[in-house]
Amino acid sequence: MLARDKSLESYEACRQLTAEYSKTFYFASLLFPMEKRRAIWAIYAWCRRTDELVDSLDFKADPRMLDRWQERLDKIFGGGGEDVYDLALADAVRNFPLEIRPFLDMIEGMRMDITQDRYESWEELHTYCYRVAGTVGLMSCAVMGLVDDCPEARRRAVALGVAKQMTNILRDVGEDARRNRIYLPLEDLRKFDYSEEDLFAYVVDERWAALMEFEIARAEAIYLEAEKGIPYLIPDARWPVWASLILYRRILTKVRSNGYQNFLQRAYVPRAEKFLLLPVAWAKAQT
Ligand SMILES: CC(C)=CCC/C(C)=C/CC/C(C)=C/CC/C(C)=C/[C@@H]1[C@@H](COP(=O)(O)OP(=O)(O)O)[C@]1(C)CC/C=C(\C)CC/C=C(\C)CCC=C(C)C
Ligand SMILES: Nc1ncnc2c1ncn2[C@@H]1O[C@H](COP(=O)(O)OP(=O)(O)OP(=O)(O)O)[C@@H](O)[C@H]1O
Ligand SMILES: [Mn+2]
Repeated sequence: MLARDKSLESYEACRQLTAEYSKTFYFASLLFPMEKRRAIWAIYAWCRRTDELVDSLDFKADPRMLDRWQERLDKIFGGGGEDVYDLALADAVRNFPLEIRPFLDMIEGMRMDITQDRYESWEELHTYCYRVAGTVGLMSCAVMGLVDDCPEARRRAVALGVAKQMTNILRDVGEDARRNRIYLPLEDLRKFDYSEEDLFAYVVDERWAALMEFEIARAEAIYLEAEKGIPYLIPDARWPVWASLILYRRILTKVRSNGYQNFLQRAYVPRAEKFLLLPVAWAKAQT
């Protein structure tokens, strides 16, 4: 155990980082009991910083940064760390059965982001989604706790991450295009006779609408797979996970109601609507 003061200070830094970067996750984290809540902030801080490592450097990203980050991760799992965020995660690793594999896989996902700006198939995109987001599902399970830690529960936890990442991709097509990135599988673009040039010209027409509906349906189906995993979670985790699922899935509805104008407009769920959805999540968690 870390000296108590040091540990509190480390978790406080993670709490602040989570609150600053993500309203939805911060909000959902508050529905957990304190020990789990703090571990989630520590994981969030590590994931966010991993993501920033490639996002901020963009094309000029140096893969050696990730090698260095990976060595640092080994230190964390060895009980140490280089700053307060590392130390908080090291403490969470001591308190919960976190495995290093998902963390390594996420770093691998960030490596993909450096080397790749197009995805040919859904299979390829799925690998990316597992690495950058499905892994968060596995990390979360270790903290939240499963009543039955079976392969099906883990598969469904991964599914929730993948569905959220797909949602993120559909919300951020414009932002990604401006960084010369297309996450939508090129095989799907062809299926709807929509070209890369169309995408860079922000063409919103019936082909784009059909492509969006196809991907929204794919994400919705994965959310349904994920829902069936929630009963495997220890009861106190069900409400927050339902809440995060419902709130994030709602973004898909917004993409649609914005008339698929996701190139220059960011689909989001207004705060009041988030609150209204909380009791819905609570009710779901009771059944
Ligand atoms: C309360 C709760 C659900 C906690 C998990 C919070 C946590 C540790 C999140 C880490 C998120 C993160 C920073 C990941 C780095 C890569 C990344 C950016 C992934 C995307 C997240 C969306 O973030 P955001 O909208 O803020 O993105 P912008 O930067 O604003 O564009 C992702 C879409 C992935 C998120 C994936 C999850 C939270 C996994 C969910 C799965 C579970 C909680 C498992 C539940 C268990 C069962 C059995 C169903
Ligand atoms: N302090 C910050 N510095 C840089 N980027 C930030 C900061 N805070 C938030 N962002 C980014 O600004 C964008 C705007 O936030 P967004 O609309 O996604 O809301 P959010 O707080 O992330 O809520 P949600 O969790 O629902 O996505 C996000 O991409 C987020 O990562
Ligand atoms: Mn966000």
